[in-house]
Amino acid sequence: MTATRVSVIGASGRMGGEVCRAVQAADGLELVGRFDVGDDLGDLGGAEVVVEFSVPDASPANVRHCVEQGVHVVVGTTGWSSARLDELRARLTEHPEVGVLVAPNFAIGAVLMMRFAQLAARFYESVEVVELHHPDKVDAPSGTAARTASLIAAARADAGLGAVPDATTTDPDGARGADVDGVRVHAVRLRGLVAHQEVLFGAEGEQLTLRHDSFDRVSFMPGVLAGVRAVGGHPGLTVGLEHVLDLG
Ligand SMILES: NC(=O)C1=CN([C@@H]2O[C@H](COP(=O)(O)OP(=O)(O)OC[C@H]3O[C@@H](n4cnc5c(N)ncnc54)[C@H](OP(=O)(O)O)[C@@H]3O)[C@@H](O)[C@H]2O)C=CC1
Ligand SMILES: O=C(O)C1=N[C@H](C(=O)O)C[C@H](O)C1
Repeated sequence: MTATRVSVIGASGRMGGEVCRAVQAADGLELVGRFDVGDDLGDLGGAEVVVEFSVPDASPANVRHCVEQGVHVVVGTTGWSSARLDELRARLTEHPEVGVLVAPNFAIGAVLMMRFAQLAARFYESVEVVELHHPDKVDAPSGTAARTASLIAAARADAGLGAVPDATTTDPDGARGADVDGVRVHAVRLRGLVAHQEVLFGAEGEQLTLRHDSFDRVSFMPGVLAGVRAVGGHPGLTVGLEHVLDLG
């Protein structure tokens, strides 16, 4: 059986470097290209699948280039707003054979945490999300936290829950965090951390805390490799690793 040819965009970065090592060590995959800022993406090194971990402002153009080359893409970069996703979905209709998987988090535990949060959401009056990351991260809140909050908000709406209770009327410095679809999200940046998140659910007399920790970027690799192996079989746009893991 011939190996699947894989290229990495953002290959000099923290995640891109880890992905290059994981692809080189994986059965049935061959690393054929490493691209970073300023490189001509050209024919993407002859790749069949590209893994894209760059920066939010660059990711849409990189993905567009891959799609126009007819190459499947696994995207881990954050910043994929619904407007950006809609534009990508529309572009993919012109390339119906191409699959793009966009996932805010490739750690299996983080995907499960999001699913558990969705399940728990309807039972609790209060909920807040706290994401904690290394201080070199450029975006806040994290893509994972934003998606978690949106999923919780949708589950609350489906269950007919109203607004989360909060008597705050004075908060000039944003101490209550970001408001993502009505769910408060707090971002911590601390040297020594990698990627962590807590979802706090509260009801009268009880609290449920869901927590996930990525202590090392190797935690993202099984999910990335699963995405690389699956994306060609999922034409069009897929958002979230849960669909590849059969949790969708
Ligand atoms: N989905 C997931 O599971 C995960 C997602 N992420 C996300 O992945 C992204 C990358 O994170 P991380 O690896 O830590 O970041 P890094 O800053 O370490 O890596 C990003 C790399 O992309 C390069 N880059 C900048 N612009 C371009 C461009 N136009 N084309 C190609 N490459 C470019 C950067 O170069 P330079 O430094 O010279 O600018 C850098 O080498 C972030 O959005 C992060 O949130 C991170 C971990 C897990
Ligand atoms: O920048 C990071 O490090 C991470 N980014 C992703 C996010 O914003 O959710 C995934 C993970 O949290 C690590």
